Amino acid sequence: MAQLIDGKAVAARVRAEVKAEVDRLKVERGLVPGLAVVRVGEDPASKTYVTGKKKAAEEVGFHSWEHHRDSTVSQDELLALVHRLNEDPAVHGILVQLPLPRHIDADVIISAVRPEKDADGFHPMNAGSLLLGRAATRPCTPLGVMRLLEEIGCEPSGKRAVVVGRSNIVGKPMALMLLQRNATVTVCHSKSDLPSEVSRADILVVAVGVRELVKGAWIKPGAVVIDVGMNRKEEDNKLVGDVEFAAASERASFITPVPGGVGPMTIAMLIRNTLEAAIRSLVPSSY
Ligand SMILES: Nc1nc(=O)c2c([nH]1)NC[C@@H]1CN(c3ccc(C(=O)N[C@@H](CCC(=O)O)C(=O)O)cc3)C=[N+]21
Repeated sequence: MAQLIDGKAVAARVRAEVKAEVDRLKVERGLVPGLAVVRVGEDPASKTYVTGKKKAAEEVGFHSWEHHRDSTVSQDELLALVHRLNEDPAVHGILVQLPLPRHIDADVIISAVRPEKDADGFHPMNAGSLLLGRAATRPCTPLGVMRLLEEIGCEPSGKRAVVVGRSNIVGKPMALMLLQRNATVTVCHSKSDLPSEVSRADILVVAVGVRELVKGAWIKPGAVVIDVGMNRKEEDNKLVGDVEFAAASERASFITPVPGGVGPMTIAMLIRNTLEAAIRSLVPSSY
């Protein structure tokens, strides 16, 4: 039976590390990190996530602000808000909660966030820096996955890593981070022969958003399985991942549960990214 990877516990530890640094920054530099979250419309899931992010920010001693706009807000109004947050010295991290309404071009909004304040690591400058192997703010979810691998003593170097999903926010940056750590990386998508690719994975990361897409029988015995999927079951409103959890647990060496795996790590890494942005703001030339 696979060992469970307790993302909730690791995330709590990451937040505690951040809190200790925040306390020190306050005393030594008089600096309080600030996170501004922008939310548009009334998507209930977004509301829950944003509440979780604000709660985590406050718990570690950040200033945090939620800027909520009606779903009818214009792109220009949203841009003006982002520009104002860019200029606000108390704001070190900016997060624009996705998805945005259809009449707003998310790429334009994300590109408007100053790269130094891009807490999500979604700005093209940060994405490009990651690609080039330079210092960058990296996307929170894959960053959280790398931390979970570290926690279980899983060294990617020389291993076959298979990433299922090629989104800009999880799959692609995940593949780049594993590559940076010298894994042999395969990226799968809807045209891939999934059973055969998955069966070769020593490290498997699945981020598609299709309930139980990856069957337990495909998993290589001893593999480390990271399930980024979060699918709400209509029957009972419970969360399930992209991996057939029970069957995969019989073959994997380690596996993340859903919930309680990657999700809490995403928020913890957002908090980390904001702390790092605040520290960088003390040395303007450091970015
Ligand atoms: N600009 C932007 N940045 C994001 O990081 C971002 C976003 N937009 N839009 C939506 C997604 C989703 N996301 C989650 C974060 C934490 C949990 C999380 O903590 N999940 C808990 C369970 C939550 C529950 O029970 O509903 C868990 O997996 O244990 C889930 C989802 C961040 N996102």
